Amino acid sequence: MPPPRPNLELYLVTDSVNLPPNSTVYSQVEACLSARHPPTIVQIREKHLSTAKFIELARDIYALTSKHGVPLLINDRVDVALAVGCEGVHLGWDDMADVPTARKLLGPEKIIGLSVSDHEQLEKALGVDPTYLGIGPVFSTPTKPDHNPPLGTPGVRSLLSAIPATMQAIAIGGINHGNVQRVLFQSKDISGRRLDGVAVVSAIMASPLPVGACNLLHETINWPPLFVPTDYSIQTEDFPIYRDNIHKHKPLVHHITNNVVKSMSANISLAIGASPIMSENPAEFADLAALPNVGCVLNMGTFTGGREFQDLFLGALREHNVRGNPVIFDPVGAGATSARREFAQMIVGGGYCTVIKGNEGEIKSLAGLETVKMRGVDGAGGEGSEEELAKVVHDLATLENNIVLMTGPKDYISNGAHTFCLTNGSKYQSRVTGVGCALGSVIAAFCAAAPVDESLIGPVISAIGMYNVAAERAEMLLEGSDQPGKWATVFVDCLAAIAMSSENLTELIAAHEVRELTNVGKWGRPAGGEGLKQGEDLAEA
Ligand SMILES: Nc1ncnc2c1ncn2[C@@H]1O[C@H](COP(=O)(O)OP(=O)(O)OP(=O)(O)O)[C@@H](O)[C@H]1O
Ligand SMILES: Cc1ncsc1CCO
Repeated sequence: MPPPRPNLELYLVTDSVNLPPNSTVYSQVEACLSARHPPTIVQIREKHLSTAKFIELARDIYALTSKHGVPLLINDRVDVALAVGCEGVHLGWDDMADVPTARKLLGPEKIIGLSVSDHEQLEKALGVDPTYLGIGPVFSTPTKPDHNPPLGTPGVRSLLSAIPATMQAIAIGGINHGNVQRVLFQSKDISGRRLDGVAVVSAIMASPLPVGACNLLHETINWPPLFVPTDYSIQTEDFPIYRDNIHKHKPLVHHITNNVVKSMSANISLAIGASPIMSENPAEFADLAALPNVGCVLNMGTFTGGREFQDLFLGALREHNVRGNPVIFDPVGAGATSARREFAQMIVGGGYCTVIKGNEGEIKSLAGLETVKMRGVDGAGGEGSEEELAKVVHDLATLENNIVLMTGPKDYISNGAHTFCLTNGSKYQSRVTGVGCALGSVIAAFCAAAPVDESLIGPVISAIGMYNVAAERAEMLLEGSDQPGKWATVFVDCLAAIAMSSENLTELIAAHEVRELTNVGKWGRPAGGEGLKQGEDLAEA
C-alpha cells in the first residue's frame, strides 16, 4: 500500500484562544470549509479540553471535513483520532505517542505528521518515517509563546534541504498572507526543493473574516510572487511625487532606535514633514501598526541584548509585517561584535525587513562576509571595490527578496533586479554621529507615504538623494571652514528647505551621479552605467 500523500498546500491548525468575538473553533472551521479556496487539510489543536469534550469537538468537525473531502488530523492525541476515525495525527516530541507507536495503532493508511525545529530532531525524524514534517517556528508567534527560537527562512531552508524529496514538508509559525510568499520563495533550496505547504493558525482562526482569509492565502500562495523582483524599474520623474506624498499623507515613523540618535531622528522626521514616534512599549505596537501610512525603523544601535530586547524587535517586526508596513532595519555595529551580528541575523530571519540599511561593515557582516572588522559603529568605508560592494548588496537583496542599502562615500542600493550607485553626499555625514541612523527615518517616511502597490526602490532612492543633496548644500554654506557641529544644524535646515520647497527633486538628485550598475554579480564584473540624464528611466540608464 503506497503511503498517504495529502495535499498540504494550505494547512489550517485550530486555536481556541485567539478567536474573534462570537465565534467558536467549530464555527471558524465551518466558515473556512465553505470558502472558494478552503484549507486543504485541517488539524485540531486543543491543549486544555477533557478527552470527552475533545472527542465531541473532533467528531463534529470530522463530520464537516469529510463532507468537504478535507482530511482531518488531531494534534498529539492518537486516542482521539482513533475514537473519531479521522485521517491521522500530528505529533511533537513531548507528545503521548511516538511515530512508530502511532503507526502501529493507526495503521499504514493514516497520516502521521511530526514537528522538527533543528537538525538533530530532523535526523531522528527521518529514521521513524512520518508522512510529513512540520518545520518551525518560522517566526515568533503569540499562539505558542513557549516555542523554540524562530528559525527564519534561512533556518527553514537549511532543514528543508536535508529532507528527501519523497517526504513532504510544511512550515509553521507566524505565517500569514503578508509573509507567506517570502516563506515559500526563500525556503527553496538550490536544488529547487520547496515546501509542500504552509500551516496557518491566527491568520485564519483569529480573523473575523475566515472565508476571506482562506481565499486570500490561497491566492497569495498561488499568485506570482509579490516581491520577486522582475521588472521593477524607477522613473526619475516620480521623485517629486514621492516627496509630495509625504506632505499628502504625513506618514508616521515608529522608531525603536538607539539612545544616541533619538532626538536627531525625531527632528529630521519633522523636518521632512513626517511624524515621529519613539515607542518601545509592545502593548502599543499593534495599534501603531494599524494606523495608515506607518513605517517602522528598527535600529539596534544601543544593543542591550537579552530576551526583552529581542522581544521588542521581534514584536514590532511582527505587528508591522502583519499590516504590510515598511520596516527599515539598521543593523548598527553588526560588523563590530559577534553578539550584534547574531542578533541582526536573527531579526532578518525573524520577519520581513523591507529595507536593510547599513554601512559597509554592517551589510557585509549580515551577508556572512567577515572581511571587514569594525572597531565601532561607524562605517569601515573604502575597503571594497565598486564591483564587490554592488555584488554584496545585490546578493543580499536577492536572498532576502527586499531592498538593501549600503551607505558610505558611495551608496549602493539593490532590490535584486536593479542595483544603483549614488555618489552624492558630504564628508560631514561620516563626522557627525547618527546621520546614517536618521537617514533610516527619511527612508521609512518615503516608503510609508508611497502607494501600497508601489515598488519601493524609487522612494528609497528619492529619500537618499534628497538627504544627500541637503548634506552637500549644508557643506557649501560652511564655505570651507571645518565646523561639524555647525554643519549638523545647517543640514537639518537645508533638509527642511528641500523637503518643503517646490524645487524639482528630479533635477536635484539626477544632477548628481546616480547610476544603475548592470550585470551585477552575473559575470563577476559589473559594468558601470552612464551618468543619469534628467527624466531618464534609471532601469534603462
Ligand atoms: N564620506 C562621505 N561622503 C559623502 N557622503 C557620505 C560620506 N559618508 C557617509 N555619507 C552619506 O551619509 C549617509 C549615512 O551613511 P553612513 O555610512 O555614515 O551611515 P552610518 O555609518 O550608519 O552612520 P551612523 O551610525 O553615524 O548613523 C549616507 O547617505 C551616505 O551617503
Ligand atoms: C555611537 C553609537 N553607539 C551606539 S549607536 C551609536 C550612534 C550611531 O549609530
